[in-house]
Amino acid sequence: MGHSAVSKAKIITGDYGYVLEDVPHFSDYISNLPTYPNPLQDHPAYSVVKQYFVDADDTIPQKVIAHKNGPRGIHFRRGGARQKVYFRSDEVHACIVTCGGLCPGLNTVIREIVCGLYHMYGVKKVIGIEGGYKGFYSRNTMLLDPKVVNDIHKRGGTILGTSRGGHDTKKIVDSIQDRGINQVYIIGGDGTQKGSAVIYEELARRGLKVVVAGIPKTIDNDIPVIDRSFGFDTAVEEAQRAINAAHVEAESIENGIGVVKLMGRYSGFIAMHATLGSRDVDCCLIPESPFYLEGAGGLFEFVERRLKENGHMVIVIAEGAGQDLFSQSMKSVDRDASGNKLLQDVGLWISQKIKDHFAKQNKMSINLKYIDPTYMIRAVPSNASDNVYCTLLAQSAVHGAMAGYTGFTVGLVNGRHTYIPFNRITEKQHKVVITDRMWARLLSSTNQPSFLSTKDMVQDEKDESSCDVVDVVDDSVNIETSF
Ligand SMILES: Nc1ncnc2c1ncn2[C@@H]1O[C@H](COP(=O)(O)OP(=O)(O)O)[C@@H](O)[C@H]1O
Ligand SMILES: O=P(O)(O)OC[C@H]1O[C@](O)(COP(=O)(O)O)[C@@H](O)[C@@H]1O
Ligand SMILES: [Mg+2]
Repeated sequence: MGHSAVSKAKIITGDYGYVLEDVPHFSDYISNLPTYPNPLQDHPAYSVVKQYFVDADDTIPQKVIAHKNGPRGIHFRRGGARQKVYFRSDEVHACIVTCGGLCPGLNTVIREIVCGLYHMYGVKKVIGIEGGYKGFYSRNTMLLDPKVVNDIHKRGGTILGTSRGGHDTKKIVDSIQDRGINQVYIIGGDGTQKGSAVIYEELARRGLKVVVAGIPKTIDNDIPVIDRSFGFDTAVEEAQRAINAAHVEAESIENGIGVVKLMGRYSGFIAMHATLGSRDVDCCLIPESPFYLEGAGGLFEFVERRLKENGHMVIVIAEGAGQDLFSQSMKSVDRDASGNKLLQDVGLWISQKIKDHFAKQNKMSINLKYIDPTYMIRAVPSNASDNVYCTLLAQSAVHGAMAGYTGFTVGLVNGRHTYIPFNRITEKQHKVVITDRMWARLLSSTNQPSFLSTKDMVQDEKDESSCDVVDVVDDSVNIETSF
């Protein structure tokens, strides 16, 4: 298989509009590789499970809502252990790297990859690459075994360290080849998975039997296709503490306003879910929903009304919201080492605007408290439910790697573990669809203005149907489509 075939999407079609967006496998570009029985068949815990191994033909539909005469649609390969593996246990030399921003659960994923390799497959050679992608060629490695990782899931952050920028494909692939690594586990967000895709392509171009397996990480939940990203649940829970504090402060003083800024560069999922989870929030502002301050239907009018009604209010604002309102005057946009736009502090800005508005009006004096918990919601260890989720993602990655799949990201799709090709994860950003049910639930729970005219909504629908940047789904976090 040549280079062009390696980078081409692997699409398999079947009857009634069935489409499998498959992931690459060693056998696509290396012939006559030996296979071995999966050691799990003799494992005291797993050998008793009826049908533990996943059927080679099992696939998972991307959309579970079906219509009588509709096509069967897109499917992904089901994750899980296979009957045959492409590595002997003593042949595996695995490495793990974490890249991009922090997220609760990184250490749990690291722990469970190490323990999965050791305990399920008898693999003894696992190393950690320190400091993200650039660590491949500029840092020493760290030996990882079940003892070293035993209690790391109780700590926030990543024991391996992380970084932005520094992705040099040639240097990274040279380092993998020189060290004799044959399984590369890469934990990171959209940027990281773009990097993983080019690493996979270069390894395959060199004809190397090296797995590249991605574990998607994002606090913002902005990765498409998957039900939700690990750590999101924990972050939303942690955000409640800031919202509670804002609410306590606001309701304890006359015309109290609590403003909380939460993470969410391009997607407002954290703000939306934290708002829905709290019920103390009067207004939630996210990047996907443009808003305005002055005049009828504007934010100031709503704040005034809510203060008159309740005597206090809480505003949650995602960091990427309203950027267009106050960055118009800025000539250039600063970017971080990975090329992500550096945002202005919208929380401070909006707090000042509200204060100025009421000072100018001289009708009502307000007491505004601004709470900015930013890094606190992502630097915490993952909660119990995220720990279980991280464990299953890590094990799914290990099973896929042992089975010879490569160039894939693991992910939960409609509650099932799947292997998803990198291009599906990186081609779009998952965003809150403001004309969808979940945002409607939020608007009805806060009773805030939608800031949209009917004309805007029609335009919005048109934009969504023609837009290839936004991942338009049935509901705003896939896992809740059954509501
Ligand atoms: N288009 C790209 N191609 C290759 N590597 C990339 C690309 N975008 C980002 N990266 C690398 O991925 C890593 C993490 O990216 P970043 O955007 O900071 O975080 P995240 O993966 O969480 O989105 C960085 O080391 C960066 O250099
Ligand atoms: O860690 P930094 O560079 O300060 O970046 C902060 C950004 O990281 C995020 O947590 C998401 O980053 P990732 O894309 O790396 O997951 C954003 O919500 C936030 O804007
Ligand atoms: Mg990112």
